[in-house]
Amino acid sequence: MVTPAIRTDGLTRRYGDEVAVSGLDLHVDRGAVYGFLGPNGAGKTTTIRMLTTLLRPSGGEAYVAGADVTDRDAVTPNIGYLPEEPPLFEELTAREQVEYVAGLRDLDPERAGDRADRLFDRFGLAADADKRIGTYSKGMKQKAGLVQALVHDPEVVFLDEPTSGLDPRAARTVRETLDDLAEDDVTVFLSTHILPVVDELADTVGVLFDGSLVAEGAPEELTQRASGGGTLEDAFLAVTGGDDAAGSGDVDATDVGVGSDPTSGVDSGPEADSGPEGDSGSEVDSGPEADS
Ligand SMILES: Nc1ncnc2c1ncn2[C@@H]1O[C@H](COP(=O)(O)OP(=O)(O)OP(=O)(O)O)[C@@H](O)[C@H]1O
Repeated sequence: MVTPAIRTDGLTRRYGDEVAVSGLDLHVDRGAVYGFLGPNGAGKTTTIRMLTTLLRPSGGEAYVAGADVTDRDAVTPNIGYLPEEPPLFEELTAREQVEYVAGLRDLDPERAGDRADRLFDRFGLAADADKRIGTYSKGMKQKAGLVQALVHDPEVVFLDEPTSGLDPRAARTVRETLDDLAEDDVTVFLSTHILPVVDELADTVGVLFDGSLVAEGAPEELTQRASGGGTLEDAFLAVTGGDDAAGSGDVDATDVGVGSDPTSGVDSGPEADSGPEGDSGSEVDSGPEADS
């Protein structure tokens, strides 16, 4: 059996008494684009931070590219992560930044340099790659962050709002790149509020609400089941409690849910209480990808 790119089993994260992610069961095939949706505060970033080893789960299990997320050294060589705010040193040029990250990852400098050049070209950043990041626009920083996330040719990439701040042409380049990555069997885990991007790219969409997965399926399946053929936005609103924009076939969230009771499993993790945030040992060492 082929190992899935991402598998979680009852993955749970608490911040003190608050359950941010609750008994999450995910299965993402290799080479798939998984669109991870949910309203503000649903637990998307918390999930991604657990999957990228930056935050220790309070309960349950998670494996990324076959490695346990509690084993940071086994996971990080195989993943790339573009957080909402890419961790970049403003005083470096994009090329220096990528060289720095390639060095931390122990990559062969020449190969990493070639790959970075191709990525700079691809994202239209080649002419500015030797300018200081401090002079970049938000979109240029986003592109530099993407190059940094992809320079080691990862098996699984996690992207939090990758097209935010990009002009339409750059956003299209990013969408095309994600498509190309999936063609190359790279798995893309994409969190965004821009639903047309998910609709266009994702093979599977998962909708997180209040820490639980309340719907999952192909975009067209979700829209069909939730809104009788409306838009993904209609489906999203239907399963996350909004009803004003849901289409004529508006249905209860359970009709498109992942189980008979999508809010069950509030406490499925083995740990009773992970303690308050900031507890020593609660946060995993953030390493080069977390903060600049
Ligand atoms: N460091 C923290 N300490 C305490 N609570 C936190 C912390 N980080 C997140 N939370 C809480 O966990 C819940 C999930 O937050 P998270 O950032 O994962 O949501 P999100 O789906 O990524 O939201 P958004 O779409 O707004 O980025 C929220 O209630 C948030 O307040």
